[in-house]
Amino acid sequence: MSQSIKLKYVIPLPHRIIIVEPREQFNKITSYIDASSVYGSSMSELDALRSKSNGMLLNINNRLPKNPANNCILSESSNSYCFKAGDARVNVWPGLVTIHTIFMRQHNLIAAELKKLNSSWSDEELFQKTRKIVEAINAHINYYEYLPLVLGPDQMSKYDLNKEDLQYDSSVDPSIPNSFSTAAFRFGHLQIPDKHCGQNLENFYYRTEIVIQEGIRNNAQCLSDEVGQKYGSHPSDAICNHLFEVGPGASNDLVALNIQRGRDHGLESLNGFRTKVCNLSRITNFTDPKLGNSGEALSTVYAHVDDIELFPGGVAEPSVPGGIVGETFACIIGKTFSDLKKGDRFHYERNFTQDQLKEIKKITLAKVICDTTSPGQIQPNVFRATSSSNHKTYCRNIPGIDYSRFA
Ligand code: HEM
Repeated sequence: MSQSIKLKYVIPLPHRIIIVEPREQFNKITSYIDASSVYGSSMSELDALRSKSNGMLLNINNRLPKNPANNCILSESSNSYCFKAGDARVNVWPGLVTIHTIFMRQHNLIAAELKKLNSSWSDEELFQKTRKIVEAINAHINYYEYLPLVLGPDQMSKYDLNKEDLQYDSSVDPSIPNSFSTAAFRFGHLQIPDKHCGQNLENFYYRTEIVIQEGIRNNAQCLSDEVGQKYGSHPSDAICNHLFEVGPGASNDLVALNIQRGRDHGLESLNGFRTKVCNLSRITNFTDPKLGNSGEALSTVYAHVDDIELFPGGVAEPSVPGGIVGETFACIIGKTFSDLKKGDRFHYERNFTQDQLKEIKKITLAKVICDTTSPGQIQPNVFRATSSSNHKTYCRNIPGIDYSRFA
């Protein structure tokens, strides 16, 4: 599904008629918030991740299993390897390896708990029940911890995102709009910091051996202590000048890729989305405060405000109250997550008993990090917007799930 505008041209040629439509892109992964990053998006991916014993996922000493399709940068002397997870991007940088590992471990911890409570359950029963809980944990963190920080309270209510008792609506299309994946949800690129664990981020791309050397626990601590780049400031050097660098000057620029991908996928302009999709007013000139402080810079590259493209224009908009993104991205992201909730028959809030749901709703990302890295010690400080916000929580103070409710 795309929100790029569909036009159909019929071009008569002397001997034939060619119908030309704008290209549409396929999504290679499931659109649902279903932890496909843990389980993959196809049966064959899932098969390659399951241990087929006691409901567990494959692992090597609690690390992710080896990926035979090797796309990592590995030094010959090390015994490191490329990891396999539900999403092919797992090896891009240690943050992803860490989160993927944490969720694989979370699955295995829950499967072990359920096995203790139900020794007669088969591998299949244990696996499916565990998967359902992990999917719910994943969705709960997304909807109740992460999204409110991105969208702020007004947009959360505007799109029914904090309503727990929404009914399934079969008329809602839960697929991902092009505007979401190709522009709006890439807002996160502007939050990528220059450093990870005190070192330049570019030193880490595809270098899984660093994660193996430093350990998941250390990486998890770095991730939870780090503060993202302030949204609205210049994107970090690590993604503009050193992305996937293979030699001096031989690197990518993620912001340029985002803009180019928008053209490649035929996205409407910023004003097009504001007026035709989001019911927002049209930006009429480059001094409009809706372009934040970027109007002048945008006027040097665009002849007219209607030419401003969705990604560069969207990130220029000032943040919505209490959120991170501007109003156009808030509209696209809010609507997409709302559709994903309403249009998913298996959305977790409709698929557990009230008692079970109460248990799921205790979970936080901090708790998942605690249980899968170093119980009782680490101080997860996740989802901080600025260095001044202080939400330090000790693992021992975070309540856990009572799995007997699921047995
Ligand atoms: C170190 C961190 C990250 C790196 C190196 C990275 C890199 C990339 C790259 C290379 C692409 C493909 C660009 C293209 O060719 O069109 C991409 C796509 C994307 N990124 Fe990131 N990214 C990072 C973090 C993030 C974050 C934090 C978010 C959102 C919160 C995000 C959201 C997306 C989205 C939605 C896409 C499009 C996926 C698709 O539909 O194909 N990324 N990223």
